[in-house]
Amino acid sequence: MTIGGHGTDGVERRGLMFVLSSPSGAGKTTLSRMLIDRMPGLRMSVSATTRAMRPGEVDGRDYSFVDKATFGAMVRADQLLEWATVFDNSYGTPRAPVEAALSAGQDVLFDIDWQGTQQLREKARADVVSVFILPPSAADLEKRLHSRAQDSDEVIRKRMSRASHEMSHWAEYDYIVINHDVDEAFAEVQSILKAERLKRERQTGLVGFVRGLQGQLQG
Ligand SMILES: Nc1ncnc2c1ncn2[C@@H]1O[C@H](COP(=O)(O)OP(=O)(O)OP(=O)(O)O)[C@@H](O)[C@H]1O
Ligand SMILES: Nc1nc2c(ncn2[C@@H]2O[C@H](COP(=O)(O)O)[C@@H](O)[C@H]2O)c(=O)[nH]1
Repeated sequence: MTIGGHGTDGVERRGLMFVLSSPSGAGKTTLSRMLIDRMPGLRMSVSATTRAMRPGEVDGRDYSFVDKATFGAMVRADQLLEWATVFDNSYGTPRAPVEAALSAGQDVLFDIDWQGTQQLREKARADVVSVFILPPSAADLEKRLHSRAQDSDEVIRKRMSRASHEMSHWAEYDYIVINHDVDEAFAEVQSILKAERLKRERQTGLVGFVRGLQGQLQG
């Protein structure tokens, strides 16, 4: 995996891969949009999927909507960084845009499930920061899936029945955020990203920066 560096306050830094996972409806998409709007230097990874487009979704913005044959060809050509079957559909992360963004010094945000997170971690452990979003209660989760008003009752039933299994992977994540209030959850996720950007080992330009400071002190 190609990881580029870039300056934050003049100091070179390794880009990071910021992953949000949760049971369906807990709020990943909502929090991802807020992060992209409010955090400079962060780019969304747009997944490819064989799932049908929901009302309001835009091809190329929310997902690249592809048929099963195209998805299979992408897997065989090794164009996906990770991929998984979720709720009977295939989902995967196109490799090239992620590598290009990291090389250009951007951080990349992923809204992917636990299977994809495991695969990213195997490929780039040191550069992956993972956050699992929990709903405050099962009733809230169901209410949110209904209030989104984009899936049939049958799809919602299936997603609720998978929620417990999805949640069983919570302990594989670096951070856990309970999404009671969306603004509070956003503030927590934002704090995680800000702190992770400041990790010493990610600030590859620190040696030079500190030497420069020392030079100024001696001069
Ligand atoms: N804290 C919150 N309180 C109330 N409603 C919320 C909260 N966070 C998100 N929602 C709403 O819940 C619904 C589901 O949220 P969202 O689509 O972000 O979930 P998701 O985790 O991305 O789901 P999926 O995995 O199915 O894509 C949306 O209608 C969203 O506006
Ligand atoms: N492993 C991957 N999981 C992905 C990817 N893109 C989305 N997802 C996850 O799928 C479910 C369902 O999403 P929905 O949009 O149909 O509600 C959700 O958990 C997503 O996080 C991906 O590229 N890889």
